[in-house]
Amino acid sequence: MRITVSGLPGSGTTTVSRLLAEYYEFELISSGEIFRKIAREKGMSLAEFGAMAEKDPSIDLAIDNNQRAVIHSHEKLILESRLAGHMAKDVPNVLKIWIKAPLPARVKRILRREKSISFDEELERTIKREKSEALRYMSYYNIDINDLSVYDIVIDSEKWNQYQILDILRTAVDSLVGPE
Ligand SMILES: Nc1ncnc2c1ncn2[C@@H]1O[C@H](COP(=O)(O)OP(=O)(O)O)[C@@H](O)[C@H]1O
Ligand SMILES: Nc1ccn([C@H]2C[C@H](O)[C@@H](COP(=O)(O)OP(=O)(O)O)O2)c(=O)n1
Repeated sequence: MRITVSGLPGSGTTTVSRLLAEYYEFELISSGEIFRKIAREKGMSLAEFGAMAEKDPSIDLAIDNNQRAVIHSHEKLILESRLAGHMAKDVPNVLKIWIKAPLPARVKRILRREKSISFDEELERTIKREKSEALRYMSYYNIDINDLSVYDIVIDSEKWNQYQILDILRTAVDSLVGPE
C-alpha cells in the first residue's frame, strides 16, 4: 500500500504523514523537505528558491521525477508533497489524500510553526508562495493544484484534529488492506 498526502501550506500534511508513517511503520518521504534542503544549501528562503524555480523548470522536474521513482520503488510508503497525488495518478494501489483547511486557519498554524513576525506578514508570504507554486505546476505539468478530482479522500483539518484525522484515515486504509 502506498499513500500520498498533499495539501497547501499549513493544512497539516506533515503532521498527518508522520502519524500515518508511525502507526503503519511505513517509510515517510517528503518532497517539501527535499525542496527546503536544496534552498538551505543555496542559502535561499523558500520564496527566493520558489522564484528561481519559476525561471528554471529543472528544479521542480528533478523533485517531481524523484517522486515518480519513489512511488514505483516503495511498497510501504507515505509520500508527502503538494503534487504527490498527481505524480501517483495512474499508479495502482495508491491511496491519494488531500488535506484542506481555510487560508486563515493555515496561516495561523504556519505563524506558530515558523515563529513569523505577524499574521499579515505570513498571510502575504503564503499567498505569494501558493501563487508561485500554482504557476509552476500549471506551466510545467498542466496541473491545476486546486483540482481535487485526483484524490480518493479530501478531509478538512479545521474540522478534526490530527489524531481524529488519523482515526478517519486508518478506517480507510484498513478497509483497503485489512487491519494489521
Ligand atoms: N488537524 C489539525 N488540527 C489542528 N492543528 C493541526 C492539525 N494538523 C496540523 N496542525 C498543526 O498545524 C501546524 C502545521 O502543520 P503541518 O503538518 O506542519 O502543515 P503542512 O505540512 O501542511 O504545512 C503544526 O503546528 C501542527 O501541529
Ligand atoms: N513537489 C514539490 C513539493 C514541495 N514544493 C515546495 C512547496 C513549498 O514551498 C516547499 C516546502 O514544501 P512543504 O510541504 O515542506 O512546506 P509547506 O507544508 O507548504 O509549508 O516545497 C515544490 O515546489 N514541489
